[in-house]
Amino acid sequence: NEFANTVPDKAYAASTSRLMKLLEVEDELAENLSGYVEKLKRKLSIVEKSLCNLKAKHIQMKMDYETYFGNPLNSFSLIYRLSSSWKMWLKYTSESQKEELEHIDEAHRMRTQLPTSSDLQMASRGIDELMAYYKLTPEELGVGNLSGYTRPETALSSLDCYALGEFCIQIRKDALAEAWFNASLRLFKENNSVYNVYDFSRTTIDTSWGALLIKNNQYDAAFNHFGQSSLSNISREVQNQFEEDLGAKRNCSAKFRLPNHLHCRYNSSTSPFLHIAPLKMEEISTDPYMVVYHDVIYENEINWLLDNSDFRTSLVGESQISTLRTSQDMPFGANSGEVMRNIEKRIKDMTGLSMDLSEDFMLINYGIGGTYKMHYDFYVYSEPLRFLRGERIVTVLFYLGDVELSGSTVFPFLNISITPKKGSAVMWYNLHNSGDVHQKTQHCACPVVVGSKYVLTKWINELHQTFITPCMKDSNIHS
Ligand SMILES: O=C(O)CCC(=O)C(=O)O
Ligand SMILES: [Fe+2]
Repeated sequence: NEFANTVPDKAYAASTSRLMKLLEVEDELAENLSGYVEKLKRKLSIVEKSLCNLKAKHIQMKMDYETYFGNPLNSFSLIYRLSSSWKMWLKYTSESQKEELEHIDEAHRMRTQLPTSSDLQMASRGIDELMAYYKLTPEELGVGNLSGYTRPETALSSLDCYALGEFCIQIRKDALAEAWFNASLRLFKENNSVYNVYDFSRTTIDTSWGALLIKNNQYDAAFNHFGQSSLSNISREVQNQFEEDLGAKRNCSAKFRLPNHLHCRYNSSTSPFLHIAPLKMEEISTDPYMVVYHDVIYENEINWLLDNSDFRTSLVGESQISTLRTSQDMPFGANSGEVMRNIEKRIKDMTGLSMDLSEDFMLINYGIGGTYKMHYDFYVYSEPLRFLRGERIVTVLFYLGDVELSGSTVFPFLNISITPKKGSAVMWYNLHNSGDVHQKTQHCACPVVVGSKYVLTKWINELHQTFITPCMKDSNIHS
């Protein structure tokens, strides 16, 4: 492999006698660190004492400040404190800092004696050889068990196991890498407080592990490692693979069966109007809640929308053509005519939600090969609209026509694929009841193979729903 010919700088891992040298180096480092600790401790006790003094004076002062300042010695003391002693105090802090920094500088100087990354490669390779020869597993090594010779005090740490996992990825032993990450995660759960000073957390392990699973096309397993942290921690390259493979390639041609415990019925309850004109409704998921309505937008409405449209290419910012969406769109306000008002009223009936503060309708038209790649409908956290209107709680997506081939809307984490059917609409919740974003709502519009696809979307925002939506305590549950 690519490391086989690299000669480690210090060759610390090459023999045990070289390792003795390293022990001396670590001794020196420890001594330096304990000097640093002593200085910090002394400083801490001085700072604490001064603060205590200051607070005591203030209590005395506030109890009866007239009497206090009636005494000229007290007045003098206050003036002196703030004019002269405060300056001395500042001088002390910066001088003591200089002394502390000497220890840090010394630690930096000692870096030349430390093992380098090629030493680490060599040591990792040593462990790997050992495992191969004696059939040892990460679980065994993790607890300090070398072929039955067990020394708990030599158990590896979570960070050690993680590093060995990363090494295994480099030497293309993916299954072994997973076993190391597994051991790392278990050890991390047992004892994570020691990692506060390092840039190492559960997310570090999950990110590497998840990226490895994506590389091996194990998308569902990978998803377990991302959860709330989304995919933003992994490299763009791996994210692209994930999105393309999972969304466009795998799921756009997959035929999902709808779960059979769900059912079709007439919705006559979300609003009083539905008692006399119920809507045909097909439940397709309960978590997140998702239903398809049939015959819910009418021929004349569809014609009006298409007659009044003036499509623009979807842009990012001012001028950049989006690569996320290859479509054209046009916004429609609810006040742009009777048709829009009627549709909005119907959405109120379908969802039971308030349309105050919701964004405009968006009419979208895809051409051949037109897609909307994997995305969430909820905002990115910094989105200013989120503060204005609240998060996008519900999406309603009307299909204004059939598409001859493909062009379905796919939710890979729910195994749901919806084929556009003229007059139908799909509605789903983007948030958990707690208000947290629901990661399983990630979806895409598959490329249109033959035909053209028209959809009308309405994103309903959270802010004015306070007295409408149920308030349930399920935060931290992200199934
Ligand atoms: O066109 C589709 O099938 C999906 C559209 C969509 O996801 C969106 O507009 O947010
Ligand atoms: Fe969407």
